[in-house]
Amino acid sequence: MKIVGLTGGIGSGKTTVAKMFAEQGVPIYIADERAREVMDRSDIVKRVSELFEESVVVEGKLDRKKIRTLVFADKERLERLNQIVHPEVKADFERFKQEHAEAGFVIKESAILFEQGLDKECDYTILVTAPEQIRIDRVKHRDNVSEYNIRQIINNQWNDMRKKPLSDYIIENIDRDLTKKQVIDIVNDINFKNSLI
Ligand SMILES: CC(C)(COP(=O)(O)OP(=O)(O)OC[C@H]1O[C@@H](n2cnc3c(N)ncnc32)[C@H](O)[C@@H]1O)[C@@H](O)C(=O)NCCC(=O)NCCS
Ligand SMILES: Nc1ncnc2c1ncn2[C@@H]1O[C@H](COP(=O)(O)OP(=O)(O)OP(=O)(O)O)[C@@H](O)[C@H]1O
Repeated sequence: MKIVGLTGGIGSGKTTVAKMFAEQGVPIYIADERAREVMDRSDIVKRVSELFEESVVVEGKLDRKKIRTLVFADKERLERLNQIVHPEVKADFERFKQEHAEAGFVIKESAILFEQGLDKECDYTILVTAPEQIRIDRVKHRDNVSEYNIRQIINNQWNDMRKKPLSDYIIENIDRDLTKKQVIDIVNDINFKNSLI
């Protein structure tokens, strides 16, 4: 089974694109969503809450909006949060791989695939792109957060210029129909490469 990493900056449309792969029958692993589940566990709630002087727990759950404003303004704190969450997500992905051992390939979607060196564990990588202002407008609309907050997150991610040379495929996600066509081409290309092995 091949592992295909799918990444892109905030609001590029990674999750939207991953779901298009799922429509083509490809198993998808969405790291953000799995990280959310991991962070609901009481042992993780406790460890994460210890990173902050102020309370970040509401009714036994982590207050994600509050943590979001705290960590993206403080690289050291973000790194410590990453150190708690990422090993758990890694273990969770190992289980996912075992569940889908029969698949020709699976998609692993992560916002920070290259930043965390996870591309080294992938057979191919796909980068999803869109102009920055479009990405910001999408996220403002989706999450109801300020442009300032979104720009803080962008500052904690690599820019596309750095990611493009490392990517095997690049999907420009502006028009949904054109994006879907690119997804189908990539599925065919990877299946073809797999058939040669
Ligand atoms: C800070 C948190 C609580 C904010 O949660 P919230 O539900 O508000 O937002 P969400 O998880 O959708 O993240 C918002 C955007 O930030 C970006 N982002 C998330 N984590 C990171 C990170 N560690 N580094 C850089 N960008 C990140 C993504 O583009 C994401 O879309 C959450 O992002 C988090 O716990 N991040 C650290 C763990 C992590 O790396 N998760 C993602 C991959 S495993
Ligand atoms: N081609 C498109 N046209 C219009 N809206 C889009 C398009 N692609 C995605 N969107 C919308 O933009 C928003 C962001 O998309 P999505 O959540 O897939 O991005 P993402 O890269 O996974 O974001 P994040 O890094 O925050 O997880 C969503 O509300 C989605 O419905």
